[in-house]
Amino acid sequence: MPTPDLPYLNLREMEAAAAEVLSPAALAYYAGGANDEVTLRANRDGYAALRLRPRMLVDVSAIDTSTTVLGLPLDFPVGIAPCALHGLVHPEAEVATARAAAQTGSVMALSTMSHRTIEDVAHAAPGRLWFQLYLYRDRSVSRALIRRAEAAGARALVLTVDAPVLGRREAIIRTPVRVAPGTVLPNVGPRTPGSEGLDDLSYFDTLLDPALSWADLAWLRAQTTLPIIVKGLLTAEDAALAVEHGCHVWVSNHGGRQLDTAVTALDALPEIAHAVAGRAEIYLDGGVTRGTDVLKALALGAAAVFVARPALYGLALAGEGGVRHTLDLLRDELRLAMALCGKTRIADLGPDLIWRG
Ligand SMILES: Cc1cc2nc3c(=O)[nH]c(=O)nc-3n(C[C@H](O)[C@H](O)[C@H](O)COP(=O)(O)O)c2cc1C
Ligand SMILES: CCCCCCC(=O)C(=O)O
Repeated sequence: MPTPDLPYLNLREMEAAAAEVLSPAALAYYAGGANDEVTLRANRDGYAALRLRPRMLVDVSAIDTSTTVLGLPLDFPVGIAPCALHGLVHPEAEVATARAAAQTGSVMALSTMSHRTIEDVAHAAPGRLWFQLYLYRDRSVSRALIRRAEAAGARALVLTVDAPVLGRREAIIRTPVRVAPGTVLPNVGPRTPGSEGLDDLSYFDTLLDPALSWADLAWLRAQTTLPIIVKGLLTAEDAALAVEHGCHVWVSNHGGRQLDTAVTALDALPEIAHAVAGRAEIYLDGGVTRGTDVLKALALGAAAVFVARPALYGLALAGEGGVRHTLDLLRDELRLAMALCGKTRIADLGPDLIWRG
């Protein structure tokens, strides 16, 4: 059950409440998308536009939302997507988020751009951590991060490929995001925030490698035996290449923060599922705020979905308990949606659930 002392009935209410407590810069950074935010809106609207075909007269007295991702048992198929800078809104930052993921039987993908160390976060969510990589121009820095993630017990690496350069996020051009002076971002290296005359995101941008290509994926594959998930794919062609490189696929448009007017993950999913054809696992994110959204993504071929902003809003409102509330709401809504669709197990969710018009 959702945390009783939090009054929010759904993720939209949490978003509205978080907007009241976030600083203008944190709100611009978290909530904003790229350019005209067409993709940001479409991510959410796409779920509402897709209609369900429920089956009746099925015994739904017992619903099982459990599943596995990369062999890891999950209580329900929702994880936390990598998000930079949890410390903008809560002193425990990624550690609080990780605890909530562990307590709900979920999984968390920790961003390279975190406030807390890989080791601290792994300790908070034993066995339930993936590590997201932005590849640095200086590969020795990335190699060291991979070794630390392995040693800390991360179960997979998530390579983000849709941000070779930073998207044009006009909200943060107006209200730049800055980490507090003196803050050490453990995976970014020592610096004095603002000393380069850049806002913090533009500074991150200078560290990352815009020349990233499929050859680098082969390099990464050779660096580790951990499963690699390529995050930010939107086409069958790229998904097939990822699988050929021995990787899993994360369908995402980066929450509408990179290429505006890019296709939504939900719309891209069918062609990607067709191309992958069961050879790898597929995950998805972007705009998920309801149990029915989770159900639709799974019906179209995702093994699990991930949420970013909803987790950050929970963190901003009530720390660890707030993130738990976000995840509990999604789990309970998914269970209800499954019952009303006449489906009792995750394995039963398939394309027959989606109305084609
Ligand atoms: C504030 C914020 C920070 C993010 N930081 C990262 C990051 O460090 N690495 C990454 O791969 N994706 C990052 N993302 C993208 C998310 O992982 C995810 O793809 C997207 O936000 C999902 O959409 P949702 O916010 O609608 O759930 C970030 C998103 C937000 C909102
Ligand atoms: C591409 C430069 C850094 C981005 C850091 C965090 C992120 O992914 C985001 O969406 O914000």
